[in-house]
Formats: sequence, structure tokens, C-alpha cells
Amino acid sequence: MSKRPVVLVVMDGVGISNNELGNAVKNAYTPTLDELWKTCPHTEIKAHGLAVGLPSDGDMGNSEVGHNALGCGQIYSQGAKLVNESISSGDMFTTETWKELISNCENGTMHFLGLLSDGNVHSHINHLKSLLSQAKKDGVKEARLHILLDGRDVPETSALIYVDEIEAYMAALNDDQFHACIASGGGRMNITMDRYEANWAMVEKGWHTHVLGEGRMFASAKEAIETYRNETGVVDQDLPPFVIAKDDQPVGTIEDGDSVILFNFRGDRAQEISLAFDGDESFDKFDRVRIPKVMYAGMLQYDADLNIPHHFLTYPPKIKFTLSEYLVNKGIRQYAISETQKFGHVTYFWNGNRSEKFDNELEDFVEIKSDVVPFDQRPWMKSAEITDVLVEAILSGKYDFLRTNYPNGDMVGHTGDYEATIIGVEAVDLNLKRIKKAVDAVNGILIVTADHGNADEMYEKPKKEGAALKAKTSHTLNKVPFIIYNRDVTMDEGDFGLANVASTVAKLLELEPDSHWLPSIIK
Ligand SMILES: O=C(O)[C@@H](CO)OP(=O)(O)O
Ligand SMILES: [Mn+2]
Ligand SMILES: [Mn+2]
Repeated sequence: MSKRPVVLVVMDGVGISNNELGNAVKNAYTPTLDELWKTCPHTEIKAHGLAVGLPSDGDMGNSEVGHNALGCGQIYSQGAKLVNESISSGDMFTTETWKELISNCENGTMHFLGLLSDGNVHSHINHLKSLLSQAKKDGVKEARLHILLDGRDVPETSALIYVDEIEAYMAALNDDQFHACIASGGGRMNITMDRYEANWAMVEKGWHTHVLGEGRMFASAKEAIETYRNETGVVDQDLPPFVIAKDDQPVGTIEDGDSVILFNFRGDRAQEISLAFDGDESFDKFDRVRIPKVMYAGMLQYDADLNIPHHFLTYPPKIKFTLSEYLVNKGIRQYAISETQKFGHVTYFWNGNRSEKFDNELEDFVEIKSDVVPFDQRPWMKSAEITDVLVEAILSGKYDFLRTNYPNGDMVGHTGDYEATIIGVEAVDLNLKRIKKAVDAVNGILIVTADHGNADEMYEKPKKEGAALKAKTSHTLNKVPFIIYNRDVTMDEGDFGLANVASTVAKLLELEPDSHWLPSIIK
């Protein structure tokens, strides 16, 4: 009989790098992780670029593609790549949805809402440019941009680079037939892009800003960004909302007869605002005050089972043959737990962007409510609370396969606070010790891995030698650890990535891996 259960821990944002400087993984005190690394079969696996279905190896990994790959054992072309292809082939602009969006706003305005950067995690500025120029070609007369400033997938204070770039692009398009400009915006962690219902108030603020045109008014996005930076010192992702106005009138509220495109391709932070636009009278997450009759579409469909949103421009990858479905078919009892910020990562992303369970009897999902605070102030987050409940589940004997995600390396890493991130990584280590003890008690197997790097590089590479250090808030291109505890196995030779983990889990459960999956990491 195989050892049971298998417990898999994703240490979100914990990558491997040999650099000392600003490496909050290496410089954290992590006795448990160090011991596991020293005494157990382990390797480093790829978590970025082509290995997870991104357009190029220059693309850092992220939670969506990382958990998709972990949970399905295959490499699918991901949103970033699918949208590139659909735009460059022109397919996007022959879809019924695009045509309807265009004809719907014949006498109105086309609005583009989304994350303005080239981070390629949630969106890409090139996609927005293509949408703008095609809209003009297809006869749209008025276009308005509602921009979310990034600084989380790109350098911390880079917003003006992208604002200048898109304004120059619009200036070149604008003529007596067509007029496009920025109408509103704010930092992505301040408005609109909440996820997993952690904080609907963010979405409500976004609605007031983009749709109703309520909020502090400025003559330009640049003025808004510079003013807020001077007044508050906050970085891009946290910038407060702003409305662009002329003669005290917002230049681009969203009105009946308009069309709205959310140009983000990634789903977690796109769902709530989509529900607000698509929701009928029964929508009760906040008071929308005025509900404009618009045609709304997403760049992708963010949840195909739940049909969010109703209209979309690109089909999402149809992720099939997931590990969860396979295990359900074998009668394996599964358990997934994290705190709110990463709950959907171990459920929705893990299961191929499906929020629903495959089997209500065999699967249990547990969410520990995240705090709504800047995580540099609470770098331990809910790691102890997750562990309390997970340890009970391990000891209960009710489950054969359990998975969890500790968000700390990533969520604290994104704040750019090096010292706090070290504490975040140490909190994960402390909890690993407790998990390990529980696994020992039942003679199970523990897998420790990560979905991509983040905490492993907390400073931007200095442009010149001796230049002042600048906090780095984004993910990294580094590999991640893969460790197996309490099972004497031999790692196979090869260049492995996250998509090799599903087969490995199956093998540890003494099951034949699904033939669609990439091979196991162990012999
Ligand atoms: O916070 C997020 O949305 C992304 C970064 O854009 O991080 P992760 O992929 O780790 O969820
Ligand atoms: Mn992640
Ligand atoms: Mn992240």
C-alpha cells in the first residue's frame, strides 16, 4: 500500500537564486526548508516562459499559469499567447462579439478598461494599441481609456512610461473622425482589480471612478499620478483613483449605448468587475447607483463554467485532463486550502480555471479569510491559521491528497519591502515544520514546491554599478524548488517544469500517470 496522504505545499513566490543581494529566500532563517533540501530528494524546476505556456522565455511566471501547469500536467498556450495570436491573425476582429461591440456604440463611446503595462501577467499594452487602432478602422468615433496603474508586474514607479506611450499612440490616431483619451484610473491594488472577493470595496471604488466619473478630478493622468506621488508617496499599484475632467466635467463616464472592453486576459482579478457590469438587478455586492445599458466584453472568458463574462473576444485555453478530475475518477479524496488571496489559486487555477468542484463528495475546499491590510504590515499573513486547519485535515485520515498555498513569499514580495518579505518566508518555514510533523504522524509524503519566484529578488538590477537600490515588486524568472519528503525516490535526469508535477503526484499515490501529462520527475 502506498504511503498516504500526499501533501503538496506551494510556497507562492519562493524561487531559487544564488544572488545574495535582496534575496529574501536565501537570507531568511529557514531551518526546515534547509534541512529538507539537504536530506531529501530534490531538484529545481522551471516555472516561467515556454515551460508554462507563455509567449517567450522572457516572460516571468505567475500564479495563474503556474497553478494551471501544476494542476493539469500539461503546457497549454496561455491567455497572453492566445490573445497575441488572435490579434495578429486578425481573428479577433472577425468575431461576432467584436462586430457587436462596434455596432453597439455607433452613436456612443467605446471604453477600454484594464491594466496599463507590458507585464504580460494580466494584460499587455500592445493588445490595447491593437484594439484602439482597429476600433478606429471599424468606424468608432469616441474611445475612452480607464487605466489601472501597475507597478507590480513592472517596476514599482513606471506608470508614466506607459501613460506617455499610450497617449502618444492615441495622439497619432486622433483626427477629425476619431478621438481617444484617458478618462479615469487608479492603482491596481487600490481600485477595480480585487480577487476572490477579498475586498469588494475596491471594485465599488472602481465603479464610481470609471462608470460614474466620481472622484478627485485632474486635467491629465500625468497630473494625477504626479500629484498623488507628491502628496502620499505611494507607489503605482496603490495610487488613489482619479477622474479626468474638462471644465469640471468628467471626459468619459460610461453611459447607455456605450461598449466596454476589459482588456485584461487573466481571470482572477477580472471577475468581480465583470460581474458588476454583467449583473442584473439581483447583483448585491455593492450599490452601483446607475447601471448603464452597455455591451460589455472581456478579452477572455474568465470562468467558462460560470459564464463570466457573457461576452468575450478570445476563447480561454480549454484545460482538460486535470489531476483533480483524474483523481476524482480514481476515488481519491482531495483537500485544498489557502487564505482568500490565494484560495482560487489552489482551486480555480489548479483545476484549469474552473471554480466548481469535479465531485462534491470527494473534494473539500477551505478558505481562511485574508486580512485586508498592506501585507508588509502582517508578513505572516494567515499562515498559522491555514496550518491549524490543514494539520487537522492531515491527521483526520479523510484525505489521500491535500494541497495548500502559502502566499507570503509572493504577497509580501509584491510590496517591495525586503525585511518584511524575509519575515514572510520565515513564517512559511515555521509552518512547514508543523506540516512535516503532521505528515510524520501519519507516515505520509510531503512535496514542497513553488509556482514562480518573487521573494528571491527584492531589488531591481541596478542600471549602473553603485546606483541606489530600487525595490523590485514583480515576479522573477528563477526556477523553484521541488522536494519530496519521507519517500525514498530517485529524481530522473531532465529539464523539468511545473507541468511535470502532476505525473509525479500520481506516481507517489502509486497510480499510473495520465498519458496526456508530461513525465514524472521521479523514476
Ligand atoms: O497579484 C497578482 O495579480 C499577480 C501579479 O500580477 O501575482 P500572482 O500571479 O502571484 O497572483
Ligand atoms: Mn503566485
Ligand atoms: Mn504574485
